[in-house]
Amino acid sequence: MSRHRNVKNLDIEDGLDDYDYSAEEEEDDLSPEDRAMMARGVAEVQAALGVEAGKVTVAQIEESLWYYYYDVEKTVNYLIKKYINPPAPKKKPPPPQQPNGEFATSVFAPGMPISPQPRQSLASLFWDMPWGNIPKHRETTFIPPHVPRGGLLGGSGAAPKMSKLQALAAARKKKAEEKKAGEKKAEERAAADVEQAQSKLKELSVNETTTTSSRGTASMAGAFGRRLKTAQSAAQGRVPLAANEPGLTGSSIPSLSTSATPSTLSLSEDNRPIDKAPQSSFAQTLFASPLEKDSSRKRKLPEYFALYPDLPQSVIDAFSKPSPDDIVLQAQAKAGKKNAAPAQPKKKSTATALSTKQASAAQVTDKVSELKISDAVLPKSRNLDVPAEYTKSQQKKSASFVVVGHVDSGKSTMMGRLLLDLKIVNERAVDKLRKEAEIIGKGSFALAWVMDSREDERAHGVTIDIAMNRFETERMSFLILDAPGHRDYIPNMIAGASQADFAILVIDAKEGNFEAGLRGQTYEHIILLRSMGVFRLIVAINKLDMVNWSRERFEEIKDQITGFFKRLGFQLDKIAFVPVSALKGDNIVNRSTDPAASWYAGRTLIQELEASDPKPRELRKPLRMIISEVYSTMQSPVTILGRLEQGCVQVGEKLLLLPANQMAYVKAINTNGGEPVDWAVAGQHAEIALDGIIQEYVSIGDVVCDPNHPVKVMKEFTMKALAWDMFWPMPVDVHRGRLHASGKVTKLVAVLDRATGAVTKKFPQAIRKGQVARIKVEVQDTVPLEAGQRVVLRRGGETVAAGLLE
Ligand SMILES: Nc1nc2c(ncn2[C@@H]2O[C@H](COP(=O)(O)OP(=O)(O)OP(=O)(O)O)[C@@H](O)[C@H]2O)c(=O)[nH]1
Repeated sequence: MSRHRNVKNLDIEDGLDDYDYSAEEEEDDLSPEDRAMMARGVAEVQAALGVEAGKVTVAQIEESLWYYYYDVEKTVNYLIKKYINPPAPKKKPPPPQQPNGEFATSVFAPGMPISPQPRQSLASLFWDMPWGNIPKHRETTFIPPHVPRGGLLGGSGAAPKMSKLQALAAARKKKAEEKKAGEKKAEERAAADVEQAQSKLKELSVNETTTTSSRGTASMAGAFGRRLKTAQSAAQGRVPLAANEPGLTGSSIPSLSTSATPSTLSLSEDNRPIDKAPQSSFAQTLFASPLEKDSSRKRKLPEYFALYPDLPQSVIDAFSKPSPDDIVLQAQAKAGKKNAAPAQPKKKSTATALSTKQASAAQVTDKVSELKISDAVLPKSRNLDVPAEYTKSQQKKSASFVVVGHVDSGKSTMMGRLLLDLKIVNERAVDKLRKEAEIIGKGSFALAWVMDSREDERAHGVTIDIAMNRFETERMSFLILDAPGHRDYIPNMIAGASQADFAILVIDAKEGNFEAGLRGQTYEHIILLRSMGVFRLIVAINKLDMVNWSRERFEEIKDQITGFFKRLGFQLDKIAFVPVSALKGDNIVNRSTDPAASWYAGRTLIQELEASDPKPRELRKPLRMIISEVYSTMQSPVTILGRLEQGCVQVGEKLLLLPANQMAYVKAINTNGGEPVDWAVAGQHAEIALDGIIQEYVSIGDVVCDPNHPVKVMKEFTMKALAWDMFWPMPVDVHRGRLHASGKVTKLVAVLDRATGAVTKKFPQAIRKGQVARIKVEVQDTVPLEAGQRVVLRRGGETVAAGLLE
């Protein structure tokens, strides 16, 4: 039962010399408090089961109570399902019969007699092969693997969930599309112009130099048609042309307006179309192996690929001679007609004419080689002094907070209520969720579903991943990071806490639930918050409606938790307690109107949030951002989302991504839920569309930094760790925000004095719970880490230690 062990006594300062290992092992037994809870729980469960209680043993009841953290209701439901009214076992289907009437048996069936059947055909020859004849009841059921969602974190098998930022980006896109529809009429007029222009294209003349018998010029001629098509498509709004593409700018683009006449549609040598196109990212992926790519912007590979590299000879030949139009024009010129083609150079002799032609062709070829359609145009960095811009902009104070607490304490419900009462979501939307929740018997989770949007979260009634949402008050703008309470998802809680300025700790005040929470994730979350450097806490003592707004209960919980905060070194003036009912909406945004709650005259939850200062922003330091999501957007197939831990970022800037050690450029930045901006600063969550990098190089947990001040990528580091449990050199999981890496504690350097940091014992054999130690940790793959960062070490789903990198 060690799974419930937590740091209960952090004052243990003794060395390990006199440490009794066997005593530590025996901690697995129940504490007197647990025993009392267990006895009470067993009695309650037996009472609830009534006459059916005889069908389950006390041991079964105890085991279930332990599993459900003394939740009697859940335990009773489980016992009924498991032992009292178990679902009828599925009938085994009879083994399939062979055509001759004998039953088929798998070759793996124990004691299977070898069939004496005569082998008539190939089918019958293989009839008893394990892959051909497995009885239905022995077939494996394929359960599709969990698919990470395209939303903020983690995954569901359902359609990718949109993050708030993505959703707003989608809304913007929709708006743009509507605008586009309004322009449809103008496009139709343009299309009519194009048709008119097309009908006159036959009258176009092609300069004689294009008739040179070379593959290059043939391609050029072919591209000419294509180029007009491109221009036409562009006029129809189908193919966007970059304004500064060489050969496509200004006068070089044949005008297709109503005023255009065929005679204006001639091309000068300088802007003749070419048979080349910029490398698409698809082409880059196909033709450039990741290793071939330089980390700088210089490409080792040719920048362009021929559109039609293998033109058949017939196509080349078709353009190797003067076109019929040219022949007519030349004849007209000879006849001295008015509309003759431009005068040709005088024929001196056949040889001279040929050499002139060749020279001309060579000239054209040279010019063509100079021409290129540039790569996707990157916005240039305006080299802004972003910190100064930020100060000038006088933006609203923004802060992010993580919502933590034991499973089912009401975290998501509270955030749903907050958004509803602030009118960020409307009553109708919540009613709709309520109806949907009622269908699966989870009507009470309607408000929680405002935050928990994943299918699996809704089906199980638990938060699995961090859910983000944004709201603003008159004074501040906030980002909610709703963390899961279940112990299995602690790494997601760590990720949430690493991005937060402060936290709301939700505690279930119901009798028994607070106590269960203490043994569960309430303590663990508090210690994790402390380890992650989150010191400002708002403790929301929830579900007070279930204890009739008992002031005594509120004070009892407050006292117990305060004692714990003191021991952990929290500053008590940074901690606030608010009695609330998330379900009813009491003291969240609106003050409770319940007469039983009149004893509380302090701040509501929203008032406490507004009274919370974000952590100081280090804007002048080099950029550091941890990627919490990677996805594709309209702006870039490699779009990242994360919180800027320090420094700033601006459009056009070059960034370094680690550990891939790849450069990328900032194509666009969105903050505040999808608003396009020129820059973002520390403390903000930004969505950055990248250019010059492929998605394979980018992962959740990677670090984005200033290439001039890169983060070190390391395999071994030293840290000062507070032991949550006894540990020694052993394998651990290293958590740093979103970054998870396998590693091991390689060396215990020293035990340190908790107050002064002085060495009290060198090279101990193990570090006891509550001790602070300097240790060395090695990770399997190199990870970007630097001094001062906070790291959590876990093993087997338990937090072992946490501390600071030295
Ligand atoms: N009576 C009452 N029930 C509440 C209150 N707040 C939440 N609940 C109920 O508690 C249950 C759990 O609520 P959730 O919001 O899902 O809890 P959670 O802490 O987000 O759960 P996880 O994220 O899975 O840890 C739901 O049935 C809620 O309706 C409250 O103030 N009063």
